[in-house]
Amino acid sequence: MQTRGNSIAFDKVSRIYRRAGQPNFRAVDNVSLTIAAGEFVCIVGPSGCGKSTLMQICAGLVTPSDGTVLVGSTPVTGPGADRGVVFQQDSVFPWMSVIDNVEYGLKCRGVPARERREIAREYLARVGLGMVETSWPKELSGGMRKRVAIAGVFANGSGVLLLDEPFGALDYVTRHQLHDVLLGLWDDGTSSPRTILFVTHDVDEALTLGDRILVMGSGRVVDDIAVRAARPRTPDALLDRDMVEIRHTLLRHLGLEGPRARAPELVAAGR
Ligand SMILES: Nc1ncnc2c1ncn2[C@@H]1O[C@H](COP(=O)(O)OP(=O)(O)OP(=O)(O)O)[C@@H](O)[C@H]1O
Repeated sequence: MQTRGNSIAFDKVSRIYRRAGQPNFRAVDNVSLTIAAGEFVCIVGPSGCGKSTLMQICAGLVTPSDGTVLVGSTPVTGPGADRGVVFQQDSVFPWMSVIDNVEYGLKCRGVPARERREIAREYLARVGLGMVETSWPKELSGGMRKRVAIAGVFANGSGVLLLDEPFGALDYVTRHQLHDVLLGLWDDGTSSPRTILFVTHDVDEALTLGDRILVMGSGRVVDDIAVRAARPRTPDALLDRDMVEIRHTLLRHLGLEGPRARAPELVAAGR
């Protein structure tokens, strides 16, 4: 199935939460941002800075207090098949077999049984799970369940994929394997890539995956960094001078480098 990515445009988007007895809180604060069709954009930032809220606004799961989001030329007014979502928690239905999970979105859109089975099989094969299509999710490892979820969102043909820390709970090796799976599906050389927004806490994951890394802080986008390194980006590629510089910039934004990250006795001594 050929699916093209869609652009995303956030225009002055805010989300205010009212909390009893406290001032209103701006989880997302006046964000304006354009993401080109087919871009792979990672979002990093400290815990609580608004990353998930921004993603959920784009997914149509949270309504903005102000502003608008366009996917292509269509305003976001709620969830839709044009946007596929995978979160950190298991994004599969435990009561459905693996292949039924992958077919689910297609079934909801009324794709005929034979066609959707063919598409689901294709994507299961592409994520390396062709042999377990009749298994139940509980029979799979966490990494395999993630593959099922990813096969499902790609099979459903969404032009925009919103992935919120999808690999956060996985071990190092599985995470790297899934990077390859995801990048292979994203840019398979047969059609223009889908657009991906990917939230991560892992700076190296952002450097490995993104064309562009957005840094959020206190509800705003505080930096927007292009990553021009060629793909595939092996661990060695991350040692390249430009990549090391970007990593330093990201770590500084996260408060892990600079005065705050130094040992207090060194800071006190002015070193
Ligand atoms: N429904 C809600 N009601 C009140 N406050 C909320 C609600 N949802 C989120 N918030 C607050 O908005 C802020 C941003 O939350 P969000 O989940 O977007 O952050 P995040 O950057 O994704 O954090 P993390 O990296 O820890 O997942 C947090 O301070 C959170 O407590």
